[in-house]
Amino acid sequence: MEEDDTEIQRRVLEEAFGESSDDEGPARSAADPFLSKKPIWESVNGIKGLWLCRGFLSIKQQSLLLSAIEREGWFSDGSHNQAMRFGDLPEWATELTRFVREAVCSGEVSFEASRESTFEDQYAEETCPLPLDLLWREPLFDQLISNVYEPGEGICAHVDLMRFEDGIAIVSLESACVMHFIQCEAGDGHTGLQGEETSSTRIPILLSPGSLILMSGEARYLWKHEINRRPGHQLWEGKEIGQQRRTSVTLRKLCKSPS
Ligand SMILES: O=C(O)CCC(=O)C(=O)O
Ligand SMILES: [Fe+2]
Repeated sequence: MEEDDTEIQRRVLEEAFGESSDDEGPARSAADPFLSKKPIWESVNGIKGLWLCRGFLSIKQQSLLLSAIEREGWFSDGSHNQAMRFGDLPEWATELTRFVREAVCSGEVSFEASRESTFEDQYAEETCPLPLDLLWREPLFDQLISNVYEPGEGICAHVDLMRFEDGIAIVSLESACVMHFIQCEAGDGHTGLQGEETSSTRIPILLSPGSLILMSGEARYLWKHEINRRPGHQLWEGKEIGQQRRTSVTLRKLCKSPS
């Protein structure tokens, strides 16, 4: 008997991220992605379009993803700490993309405790971690960057280049870190505002291993993001987070060229 599509998809997911696991973590079972626990999406107070899914990948899925990255050999000689792919992504990245879409579709939204969820909220566009026109574009992502950071290394405050469309995903692996979101100020070239006074609000987000953040709209265009892993800067709840190696996978979509 021929395998049906569901069976083939199940096997591909299993190969990419492992079978339904008995390990901890709220991530969905790869073997039966639609019947397992729901991913929880947290909105970030004050930053429209920024969503965090802490338990996106289970521990087992994280280690399978790290092995897939390692098998690419991008970082094996130690001389590179960043790899980029455009167009046809490796199969594991295509599966990761599918996981992102699935997590958005099947996830549950949780607003910060300090924010009362109103009746209007239930129907507002902001209740979806990714606007539907972005969620259903094809492909969802066609560019990936994997970054490897040794202790002390991070990334300067930036807004991702305008050559990338709206809707950016970052998956974190290995060491946890704090990413700061810094509101763009008038005149720094990112807001399009001129001469208006804006305060440079900084909001820290803890990126734990296996977490996923999605940035769209204001979070993508009107806030910079930064990881400063120099001593004294990785503070969370008053304590400094011990830094080890951190790996991340950023997924984006290139804008169509004008031609
Ligand atoms: O490594 C990360 O978590 C962030 C990477 C990033 O912001 C970028 O490559 O533009
Ligand atoms: Fe970035």
